[in-house]
Amino acid sequence: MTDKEDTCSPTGVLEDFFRSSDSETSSSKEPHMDNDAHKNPKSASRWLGFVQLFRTRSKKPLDTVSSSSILKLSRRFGSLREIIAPKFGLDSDLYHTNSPWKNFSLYELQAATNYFSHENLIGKGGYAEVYRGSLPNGRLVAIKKLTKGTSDEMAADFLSEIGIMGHVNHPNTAKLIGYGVEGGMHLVLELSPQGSLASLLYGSKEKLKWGIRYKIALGAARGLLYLHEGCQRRIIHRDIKAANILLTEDFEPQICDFGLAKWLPEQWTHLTVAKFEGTFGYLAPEYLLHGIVEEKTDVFAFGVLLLELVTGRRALDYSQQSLVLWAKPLLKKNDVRELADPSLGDDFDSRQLNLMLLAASLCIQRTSIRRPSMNQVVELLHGEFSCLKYMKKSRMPFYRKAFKEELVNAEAKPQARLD
Ligand SMILES: Nc1ncnc2c1ncn2[C@@H]1O[C@H](COP(=O)(O)OP(=O)(O)OP(=O)(O)O)[C@@H](O)[C@H]1O
Repeated sequence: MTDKEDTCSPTGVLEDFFRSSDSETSSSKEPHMDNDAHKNPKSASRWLGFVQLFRTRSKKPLDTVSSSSILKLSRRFGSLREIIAPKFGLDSDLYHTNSPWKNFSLYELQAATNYFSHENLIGKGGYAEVYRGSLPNGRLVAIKKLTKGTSDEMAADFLSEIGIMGHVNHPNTAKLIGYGVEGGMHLVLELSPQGSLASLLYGSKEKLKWGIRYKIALGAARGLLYLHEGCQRRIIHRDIKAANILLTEDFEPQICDFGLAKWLPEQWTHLTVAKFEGTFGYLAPEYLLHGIVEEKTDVFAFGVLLLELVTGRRALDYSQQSLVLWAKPLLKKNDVRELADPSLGDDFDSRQLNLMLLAASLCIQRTSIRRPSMNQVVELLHGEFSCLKYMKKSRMPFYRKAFKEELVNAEAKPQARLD
């Protein structure tokens, strides 16, 4: 299937959902449904109108999609939270807990960031600038201001991030606080005080300690497992990388940047996208060659992330050398000495490091069906070998040696699970 109908982007799914919701409401055959759209049938078509207008406007050049026109739309159709959150109706926690998405005025955003001053610029991605901010109540926030891309890309990014971040709720995913549409499109997120994993791995003099690297690997794996299996819809992130792993004060990782994320309908095996997006160095072969998107494309990228954590090397270095290509022969030989980040010295837990290398080797396999699911990755990182049969197929003699005892025990268990 292709994404022509766009039923896999949050925007597309929202439209689809509201369209069907509109007809359900008008037929009024389902009195038991109790979300707000049914109490207020107008809200669904209002939001549909919002999305349509947003899209129509966003086809014009960027300067004509002025934030004031978006602001007008937002005023006309109501606050995003009031419309989206009840309409999503998918995550009851989100709806019932007080996680309001505040609609920030430009003045409030300027006041929080000292007029988006350079000193407050804490990150720059391909599409956005991110500023540290402080709200009047003292709460620290990160304000992501969309700056680049065509107007279509900006609108898609904005809606995708709002749609997905408002829907996910897990300790290992970034938290949305609000948004602002005056003077540009802004997302207001909880601040991750330690910045991104990329900034710590590559931009800091102080080397990341082993225990923290392992903690990040486990937490990021849990976050990704949640996106794949723990939400009401399967979410494929599509841009897992060190720059998109934020760290809380105590180095708990949080997956961020849902601008490219897709929802995958339950019955679909995969989605084929025509437009190439993502980050070189993390792209699975089937995505590069055929545009295939599914959980295993994220698993591949996660394998690269594990290699970055172990080796301290970038997914693509300055000479464009691929970490995967560099690491593969060393992984085959289980050359731990060569693979481990030299800055760690002997200061690492070799069992944990071997587990991370084993998981990485499985994740970066060329053939997607050979890669483990994120559930299996989490198990492996914990040192559980219940997916032993799967590993046996992967012909990994050196790891079989490294984990001989565990493998013998796991083999004795009849309930070993397969992918
Ligand atoms: N909540 C946050 N707290 C602290 N820093 C953040 C936060 N959100 C983003 N950043 C910083 O800003 C950088 C860019 O953010 P983000 O990846 O969301 O932007 P982007 O333009 O969408 O990136 P990409 O090029 O990957 O699409 C991050 O790598 C991180 O360093």
